[in-house]
This record gives sequence, structure tokens and C-alpha cells, in this order.
Amino acid sequence: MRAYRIAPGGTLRGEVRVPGDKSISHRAIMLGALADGDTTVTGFLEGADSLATLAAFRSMGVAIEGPEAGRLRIRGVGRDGLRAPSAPLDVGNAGTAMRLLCGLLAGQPFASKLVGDASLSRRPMRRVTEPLARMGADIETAEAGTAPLTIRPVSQLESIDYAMPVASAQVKSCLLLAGLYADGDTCVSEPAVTRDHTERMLATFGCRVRRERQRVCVPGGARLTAAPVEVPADISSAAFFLVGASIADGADLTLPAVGINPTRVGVLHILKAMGADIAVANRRQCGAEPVADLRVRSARLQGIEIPAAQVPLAIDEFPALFVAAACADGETLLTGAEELRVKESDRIAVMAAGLAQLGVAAEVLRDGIRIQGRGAAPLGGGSVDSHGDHRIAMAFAMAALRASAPILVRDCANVDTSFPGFAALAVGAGLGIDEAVA
Ligand SMILES: O=C(O)C1=C[C@@H](OP(=O)(O)O)[C@@H](O)[C@H](O)C1
Ligand SMILES: C=C(OP(=O)(O)O)C(=O)O
Repeated sequence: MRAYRIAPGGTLRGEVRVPGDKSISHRAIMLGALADGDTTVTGFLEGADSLATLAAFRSMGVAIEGPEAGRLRIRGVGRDGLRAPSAPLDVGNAGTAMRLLCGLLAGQPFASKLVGDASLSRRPMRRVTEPLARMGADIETAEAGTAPLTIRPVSQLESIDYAMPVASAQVKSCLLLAGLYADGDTCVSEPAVTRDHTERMLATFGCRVRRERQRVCVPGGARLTAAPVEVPADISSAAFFLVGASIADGADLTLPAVGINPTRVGVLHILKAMGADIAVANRRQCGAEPVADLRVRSARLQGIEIPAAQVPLAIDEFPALFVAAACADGETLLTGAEELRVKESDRIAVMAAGLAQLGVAAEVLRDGIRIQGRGAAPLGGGSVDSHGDHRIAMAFAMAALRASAPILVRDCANVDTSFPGFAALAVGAGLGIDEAVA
């Protein structure tokens, strides 16, 4: 099993170019495949999750050239041009791929089956299959409401006006994609703002998306027109470096061209509220998405109560933010984040267990966590288990910057799902990671 052995202390300096945004990379493949015409993608994330989406579309007859240094050319087959895959579509560890594809496949005139790895096969899928069933879709889950998902063709999907019970961009996007195949306007309302990459990209591809506050509608039967997609650097990957440079002594790191879509910047708001020194410079547009260069320097962090509205805007960044909280003065309290329990791992339980290994007191709550920051005192060293969760592995790798002894992080292979090359980039910036087998 792949592991990281990280030397304690050190700092992060220089410039780090993190790879392309995972959410946007998945969507670029999906919309590019369904569009009329050829879509060129730059900055595509060559991680296992987005490559699984790419492979799924190839097996449905879509010709895709690349990826070659993040460049792709997708030969769009048009809204009705996908072909029946000859085998189940295996999306590995990728929740985004499974949930978005489920909506898109529900509207196809052929049967299909979606399967994933052990972690994905434990994650809840009824959140998408129930509203899709209301649209008339025919989808069978395993008994627990989990994958595999067997999708059978129906003559016509009906449009829906759906108020999501959970704030989930995956559920929203799933229904919008199904809505392209429905008989009228499909509308989705969200209880809190979630990432809006699907809406932005649909609009770029010429779909008349109607957006009001926390509600979005797509017209049934819309056709998409190919458009170039520039994928910004992933703020969720940048988050590990934002935290690492904040907690390390003498750090000064620049992260160029990071996506700063307002629906993704919870990590910046939360770190700044904790006292982080992050400068956002050179704001500009990268296609449909805003980007900026982020410069982060060491800072003395303070524990905070995390505002509820920031939770969905930082949902993937909490493993890293918990490490920041562990190094802060005083207590940090997170509530309203029960969604963390159904990610690649139960991120509340797994982070609390790892923090305990490093001597950090953390109380697990039903929907969050209370962390007692160690302030100026170092974290301990020791062995932590990532439970195959990429974000847990990278968060604990950064914790070593403030540890008094080496940290061993076990089960790190899935870092490749979202951040291939993480260890090498981190080493280049100053982190003492050794990839080991443990
Ligand atoms: O739509 C997306 O690309 C994502 C949405 C979020 O999931 P939820 O919709 O389950 O919150 C996030 O955790 C995931 O990493 C990516
Ligand atoms: C939750 C995540 O991804 P997904 O749901 O696509 O597996 C993540 O990347 O943190």
C-alpha cells in the first residue's frame, strides 16, 4: 500500500502550479461529448477521477484526442449521439462522475450500468435516483441505495421542479443534465449556494440556463454548441498549500491561476477569518470562471466558529482546514457539515482519529467537529490512516510542517484521483515527503 513518510518541520516557499479543477474537468468531458462540434479543453485534470469520466465517454463512442499536457479535443456527438456502452461504466472513486452520469444516462435510449470502487459503492445514490424517478427515469440501485446503478431507457423524461433537501452540486448537476432530455423546463432549488460550474458551462455551450438566487432552470430538448474550455487550477488542491504555508514557519508561497469562483472560495474566507495571510492578486477571467494568483505567508492562526453559510462553499477543504484548526490558538467549531460523513471516507471520524494520533484533542459531533488547537505547541508525530481518502492523505502530509516527529500517512494511492504529482510538487516547495510502501 502506498504511504507518505514526511519529515517534521520545514517550510513552503516559491511557486506551486496545482493541477486543473476536478469538478470543471468532469463537466468539460460531459458537455463537450454532448455538444455539436469539437471542444478543445486546456488545463484538464489528468487525475483518475476525471480520466474515468473520459473513459466512460470513449466507451459510449465519443472520440477524444489527448490528454496531452492537459489538452484535449473532444469530437462532440451531439445531444442524441451517444452509443450504448458494451460493458458497465466503471468510474472508480469518483462520486461526481457517478452522480452526474446517472442523470445524463437516464435520458438515453439505451441501457447502462454504473459501477465504482469499494468507497464509492458505499456512498448514497438515492439523492439522485429518487428525483430522477420522479422524472420518470428507470434506475435500480443496490438494496442500500448505493451503486451499482442499473439504468434502463424510458420513452421520455418529464421535467421537474425540485427543491433539494441537501445542498449538493452533484444532485443539482445530475438533474440539470437529465433536464436536457425532459419535456419542459427542469428547475432545481438549493437550500444553500453550491458550486455552479455546470450552470456556467451550460451557458457557455449556448444552453439558455435561467438563474435566480439558489434556483436554476434548463429548457428540455436544448442542444449544446461546442465551445473551448479553459480549466483553472483547482482551489481544492491549492487548499493543502494554503494551509501548509499558513502553519509553517517562514513560508511564502505563490499559487498561480487558481479558480476563485465565488461558490468555491469558502476556504479563503475561513482561513482569513482565522488570521491567515493570503493575498489575492491579478484577478482575471479564465473562460467562464474567475481566477487569481494566491500568495500565502505564515501566520498565527486563531480558532473560530465556522459560519454555516461557508460550509458548502468549502465542503472539500475541511480535511485541510481541520489541520489549520489543530495548529491554531483556541477552539474551532464546525457544525452543519454532516455531508462530510458521506464523502470518500467519513471525513469527520477519520480526521478526528488521525488528529488524535498527533496529540490533538477533537470532539466528534453528529454534524461536525470541535478541535482544540495546539497554538504554539507542536503537533506530535505518528502514523495516521487516510482510509483511502485523497484529501485526508494530503491534509495530514501538510500537518508534518508543524509536527515534532515524522508522520506516516497510510493508504495514499487515491491522491492520484484529484492531485497526481502532489508529492513531487510538495517536495519542490519544501515539504519532506518520501513515498514509501507501508
Ligand atoms: O459537483 C461537484 O463537482 C462536486 C460537488 C461536491 O459534492 P456534493 O454535491 O455531494 O456536495 C464535492 O464534494 C465534490 O468533490 C465535487
Ligand atoms: C468528494 C469528493 O469528490 P467526489 O464526490 O467526486 O468523489 C472530493 O473530491 O473531495
